[in-house]
Amino acid sequence: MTGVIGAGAFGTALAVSLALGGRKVVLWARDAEAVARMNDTRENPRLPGVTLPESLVVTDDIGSLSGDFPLLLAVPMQKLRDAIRAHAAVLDNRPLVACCKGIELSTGLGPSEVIAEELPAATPALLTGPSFAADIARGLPTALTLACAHGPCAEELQQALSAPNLRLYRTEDVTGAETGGAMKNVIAIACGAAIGAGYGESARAAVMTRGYAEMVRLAVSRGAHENTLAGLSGFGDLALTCTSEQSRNYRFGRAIGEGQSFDPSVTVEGAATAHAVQEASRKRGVDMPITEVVVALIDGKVDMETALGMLLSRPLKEE
Ligand SMILES: NC(=O)c1ccc[n+]([C@@H]2O[C@H](COP(=O)([O-])OP(=O)(O)OC[C@H]3O[C@@H](n4cnc5c(N)ncnc54)[C@H](O)[C@@H]3O)[C@@H](O)[C@H]2O)c1
Ligand SMILES: O=P(O)(O)OC[C@H](O)CO
Repeated sequence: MTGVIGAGAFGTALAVSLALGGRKVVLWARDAEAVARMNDTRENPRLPGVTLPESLVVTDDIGSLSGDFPLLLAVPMQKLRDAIRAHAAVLDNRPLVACCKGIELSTGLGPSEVIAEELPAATPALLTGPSFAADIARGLPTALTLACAHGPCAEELQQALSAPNLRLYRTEDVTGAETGGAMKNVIAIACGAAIGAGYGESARAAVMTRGYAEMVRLAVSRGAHENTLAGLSGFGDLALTCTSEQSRNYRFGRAIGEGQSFDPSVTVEGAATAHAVQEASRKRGVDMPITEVVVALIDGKVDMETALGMLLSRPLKEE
């Protein structure tokens, strides 16, 4: 059995995919009315056009997740700690797989570190990599990274969370996987801004590549293996998020580049994470010029022309 906490787009897509693959899945949401609607219509408005399989149990009863089976935590990064605290009794002492991508603004910690801090007896893991909820829920083929520092548990989770359309690779480098997932959103905002401002595809490729260099520098400074960033959780997700109109982070950046507003109710993980990364990188002395520019743009401190100048006027250096 698998439990999913958070019935947003991603939690629901994973629940659908695992249920269609023949697993017993319970999807928990905090909003009783939303749960009643989903049970009535067998649809989730966050995943339009996707029918929830009859075998998928949707509930607001947290007690139904009691046990020692793995739980997927599919809430936004900045809400992860609240969600863990609210249900600590049910979540403790079992595998907890964070599905969020980001760095906590108040602490500079990644998802597995937040889990470890709140529930030292739990086994933290991470499910990350290039994947749009809508693609997963439609049964399209997707490859993801399952990261867990505890080898045998990583293998068990890899088996338990694979599905016919979900191919999972595993790694014990949780820090690398979570830094890649967090940073790709920041760089996607920069790429969206470049395209929105009309700077062109060559500029986007430059931002992606130099953004990848920032991602690697930050990850290594946090203790990750450089190679991990070349995998699905780093390069793979960067490639998807920086080039697809489906990405909320990319579209948020594009709106900045176009001088347009963006719906504040949409989950844009890279916005808070850019601020968290800026603070962490300054403390560690890691040079992250694209992240600095993204923060300045989000905060309205610079316009696009100034932002471009900040990057192009840097001293010339070896690649
Ligand atoms: N949508 C995607 O394509 C996708 C793909 C991969 C990873 N992710 C990651 O998954 C995470 C969630 O994104 P999403 O797309 O599902 O967002 P979403 O905005 O669709 O849904 C977030 C859900 O979390 C719930 N939630 C918020 N705070 C909560 C709390 N304290 N307790 C319980 N539930 C709470 C909300 O009610 C909502 O249902 C993000 O970190 C995102 O980066 C999303
Ligand atoms: O829509 P985004 O930008 O949150 O991206 C979704 C996934 O993280 C892509 O892998």
